[in-house]
Amino acid sequence: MKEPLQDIRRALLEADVSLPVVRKLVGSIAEKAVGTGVIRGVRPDQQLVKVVYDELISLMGGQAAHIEFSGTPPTVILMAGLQGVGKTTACGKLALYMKKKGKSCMLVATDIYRPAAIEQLITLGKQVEVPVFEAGTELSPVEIAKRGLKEAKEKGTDVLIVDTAGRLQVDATMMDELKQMKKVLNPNEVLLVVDAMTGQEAAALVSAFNLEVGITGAIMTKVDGDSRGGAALSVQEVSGKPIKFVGEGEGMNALELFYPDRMASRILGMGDVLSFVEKAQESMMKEDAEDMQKKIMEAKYDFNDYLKQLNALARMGSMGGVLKLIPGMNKVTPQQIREAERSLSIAEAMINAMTPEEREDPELLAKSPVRRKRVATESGRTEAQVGQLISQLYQMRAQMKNLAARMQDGKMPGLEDLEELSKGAKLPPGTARRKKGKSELQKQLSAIGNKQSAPKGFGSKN
Ligand SMILES: Nc1nc2c(ncn2[C@@H]2O[C@H](COP(=O)(O)OP(=O)(O)OP(=O)(O)O)[C@@H](O)[C@H]2O)c(=O)[nH]1
Repeated sequence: MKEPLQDIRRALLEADVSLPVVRKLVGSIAEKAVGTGVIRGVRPDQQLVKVVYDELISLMGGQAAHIEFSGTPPTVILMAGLQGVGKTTACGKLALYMKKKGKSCMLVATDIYRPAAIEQLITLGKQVEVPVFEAGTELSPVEIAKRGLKEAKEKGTDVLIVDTAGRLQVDATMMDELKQMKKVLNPNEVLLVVDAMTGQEAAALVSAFNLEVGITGAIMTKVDGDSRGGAALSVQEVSGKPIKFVGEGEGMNALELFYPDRMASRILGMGDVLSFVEKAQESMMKEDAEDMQKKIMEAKYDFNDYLKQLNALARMGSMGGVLKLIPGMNKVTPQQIREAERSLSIAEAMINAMTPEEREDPELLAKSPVRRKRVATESGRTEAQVGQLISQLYQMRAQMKNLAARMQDGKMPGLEDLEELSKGAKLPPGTARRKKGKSELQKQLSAIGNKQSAPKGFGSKN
């Protein structure tokens, strides 16, 4: 586990997760990973990534956290954060979000130090068609907030969102102001707006706001940028409060609930491996795998197994999805993927047209042109294609024997073998089966098999 744990450590640090959090995480992961049952069809190091992923999700609160609405309106949301993090934008986005939820909403502009900020909120309010309460720059922010609340109560507004002044850095005046506002507003939510690009400094920032003012959650903005989002872990870690929303762009629609699983996969930057492991978990039933292993050993692989395998692939997503999940396969062209998908469905149609006996005993078809013709007619394919499918099955049986021999030598078949086998379904209509040289797809698949030791296929012991 040493090497994969190093990779994970690196991924976390690159994602700007703070060092103490990384240390803690890697320690607890090492503990958890030992004794975790190994899933068939998945490499242990890939499975380790999944353990980390699950741990990250639980560190970020597990589930999406929602806004706490007040029993008696208005629900008051006080927004806090440094200058330029996207606080005012987030106010507009949140107002639109509430509107879409069927809640009436009002915004309050209290940034008396920057008239431009008040103007910005008024513009955003117009854009999302939500009224903005403002009182110029003469009154104190606390007084404006008080009046805004009064007006919201009078109008029976459901949600009141109070924008506040930011500073370039954490400073005492800003904190005092926020504390006073909190006192007069008694808000249901105090949401700290954090820029995802803040990186490791997020920990200190969140900690300061939480200690001074007390927050109920955070909104992480600019996750559409380059940052890998490690700051998200710090928020929960230092404050124990969840991120409730993420901002994913400048537009008013670009606000989403925060889903810890999405962020975890972003932080790890190993999304492909993760989805592969998850899909393999779902679709590669243990029994199926054991059954298949037995068949491989006995070289009794028949059309039923073939179909089962096709279905397993289908359950793992479309062929395109599966291919893309294999590290390094991103270069496969959409046309190649479409071809592979079509070939799979052609083979499936032919197998479905076979009788149960024919599926179990391919000899019956091999010997009888009448049977082959019937299968061709029923599946809407040519006799030549049925013939090709049958010889593919025999080829696969031969490969199975090789595999069995390799397994007895202690070598486990890999996903590349699964792919190689699934190519039994690769029957471009009317074309000769034996092409000179390998197709691009085949070349890529075997290149990956050699270079990257792709995930183990079913039938492997580990
Ligand atoms: N790409 C991207 N840009 C964002 C996002 N949220 C805000 N911005 C941009 O970030 C800049 C600053 O946003 P503001 O909302 O003005 O920041 P603020 O925190 O209110 O700043 P002050 O009013 O100065 O306190 C603006 O140009 C926004 O368009 C986001 O989620 N993604």
